[in-house]
Amino acid sequence: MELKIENISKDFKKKRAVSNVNLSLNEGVHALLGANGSGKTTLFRMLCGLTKSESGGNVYLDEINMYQQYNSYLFHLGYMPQHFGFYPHYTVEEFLNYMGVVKGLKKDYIKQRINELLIQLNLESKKNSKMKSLSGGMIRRVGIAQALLNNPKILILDEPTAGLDPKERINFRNMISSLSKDTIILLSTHIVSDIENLADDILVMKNGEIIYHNTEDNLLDTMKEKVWEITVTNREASQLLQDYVIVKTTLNGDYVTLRLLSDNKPHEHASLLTPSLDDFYLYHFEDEGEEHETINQTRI
Ligand SMILES: Nc1ncnc2c1ncn2[C@@H]1O[C@H](COP(=O)(O)OP(=O)(O)OP(=O)(O)O)[C@@H](O)[C@H]1O
Repeated sequence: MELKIENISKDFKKKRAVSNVNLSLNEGVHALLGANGSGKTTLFRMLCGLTKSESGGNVYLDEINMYQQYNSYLFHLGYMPQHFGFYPHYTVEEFLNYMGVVKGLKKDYIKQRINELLIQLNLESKKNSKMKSLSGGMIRRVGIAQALLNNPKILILDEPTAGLDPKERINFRNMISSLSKDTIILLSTHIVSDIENLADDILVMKNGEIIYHNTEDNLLDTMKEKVWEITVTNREASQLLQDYVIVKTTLNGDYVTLRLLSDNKPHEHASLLTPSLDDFYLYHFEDEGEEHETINQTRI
């Protein structure tokens, strides 16, 4: 299977939200990383036919042209929007049933599929709970379930891990891994660690453009000899904080251990560390770091 995206773009007034995107994606997990406003949601909406491309262009699932054979394309698509609407008074089962009907699925199939998905997403005990009574993480899981109702060939998940607790994150990883063998999965996230060792390839979006598309190992290779650790006094640390991108600080009494990014050895006692995706992200998006969840937690 191939999802082929040919030269699609979207402008909002003077703002270019998606710029000439060309991609070819096969079965597997494709993670889309980017700061707030980089164009991820707009690109996903375009791949769902909800936002039109202004540069012409095309989207194909194998031989199906999304623009010309939209219903056939939709038949193979599962989408979880970043903020999905639901009727608060519906129970989880009623909501999923409603979504199945909207997708044009058969009654018996919907029933069987809902039961499978409630087990898979650990929502069985919430089957008869009203949507309005669910936590943010549970609502996310219902959102993933509705996207999977039609057993899609393309699964698009916009920020699927937002609001999930650590256990739910592990379940999510396992579920995505098991689906990835025969599904083209595109997911966006701000939480870089959620895609580590999960995504087959990583797409990095900045100002509407895909600026990197590569495997995690190849992206990390570009960070070799750029990630350093050093333990210094508080006073020296203050200076280094001004001069370098700091990924993490750990206090040890009168000393501070810094994980920092630099093209050159920043200090005679600095030693090299193995790069992580967080390092890669910060190196390229340092100016947009305030919007990056993991970094906010570790920076001082
Ligand atoms: N309906 C709209 N009208 C005007 N501008 C829009 C609209 N939707 C998106 N934009 C703009 O397009 C750009 C890309 O937005 P988009 O929501 O696609 O980014 P994003 O990467 O998904 O961000 P986030 O991570 O915050 O969801 C932003 O500058 C945004 O303000």
